[in-house]
Amino acid sequence: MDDKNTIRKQVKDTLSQLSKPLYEDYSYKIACRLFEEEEWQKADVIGVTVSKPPEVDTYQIIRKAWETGKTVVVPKCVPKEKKLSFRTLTEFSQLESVFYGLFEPVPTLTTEVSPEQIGLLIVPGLAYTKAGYRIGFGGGYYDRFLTDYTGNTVSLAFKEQMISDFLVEKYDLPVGKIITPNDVIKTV
Ligand SMILES: Nc1nc2c(c(=O)[nH]1)N(C=O)[C@@H](CNc1ccc(C(=O)N[C@@H](CCC(=O)O)C(=O)O)cc1)CN2
Ligand SMILES: Nc1ncnc2c1ncn2[C@@H]1O[C@H](COP(=O)(O)OP(=O)(O)OP(=O)(O)O)[C@@H](O)[C@H]1O
Repeated sequence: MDDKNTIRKQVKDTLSQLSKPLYEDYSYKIACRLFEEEEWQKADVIGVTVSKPPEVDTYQIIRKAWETGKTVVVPKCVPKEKKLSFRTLTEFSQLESVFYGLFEPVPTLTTEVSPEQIGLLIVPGLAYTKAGYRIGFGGGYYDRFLTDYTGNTVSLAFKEQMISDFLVEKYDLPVGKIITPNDVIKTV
């Protein structure tokens, strides 16, 4: 079994070869599947990251949430404590680039919401197993956040991000569903 860093590198290499048309095709199919899920339809508040390629595109998911009257909240990292603070996003101009080319909400333009208000959390990651365990970018931000988050969780993945196994550590927590272009994988 490979360790997390080896898997991170392999998946990044594979994803870097995905062409723009396929990236768009797969992202659209994943989004359409997500919108069919009950967890999406019944959630009033959606927690989601702002995607950076080659992550599955979330801009179209944010737009759809707005169009259907949902509240969108996006995370701001608190690096000192490795914590996430979710803040409401009502327009893309409320984002700023903070580090690694990731976009975060501008604090003065957005308001914080508490985790209990988030009905559906879309959890980012680089690689996933069928059991719902994930490997992220190594910050441990979501692993920490998920320890006391009790709402629904899903992750979005290209099939190239599905891996057979990795050494699950004590802090790793599974997501409830993984949505790929062709399937919805229930993990529980
Ligand atoms: N689009 C997107 N936004 C996101 C995430 C994501 O996965 N995707 N995150 C998902 O969590 C958070 C940011 N994730 C981060 C992950 C790693 C590091 C970081 O500092 N990495 C160091 C090593 C960290 C360590 O091991 O201590 C590095 O790469 O040098 C920072 C933020 C919130 N926003
Ligand atoms: N709940 C937690 N409490 C304390 N430390 C944690 C917790 N979760 C993860 N960590 C630590 O954070 C570091 C990064 O964890 P890991 O490699 O699993 O991150 P990741 O899953 O890739 O990142 P993310 O959760 O941000 O997507 C590890 O050193 C891990 O031990």
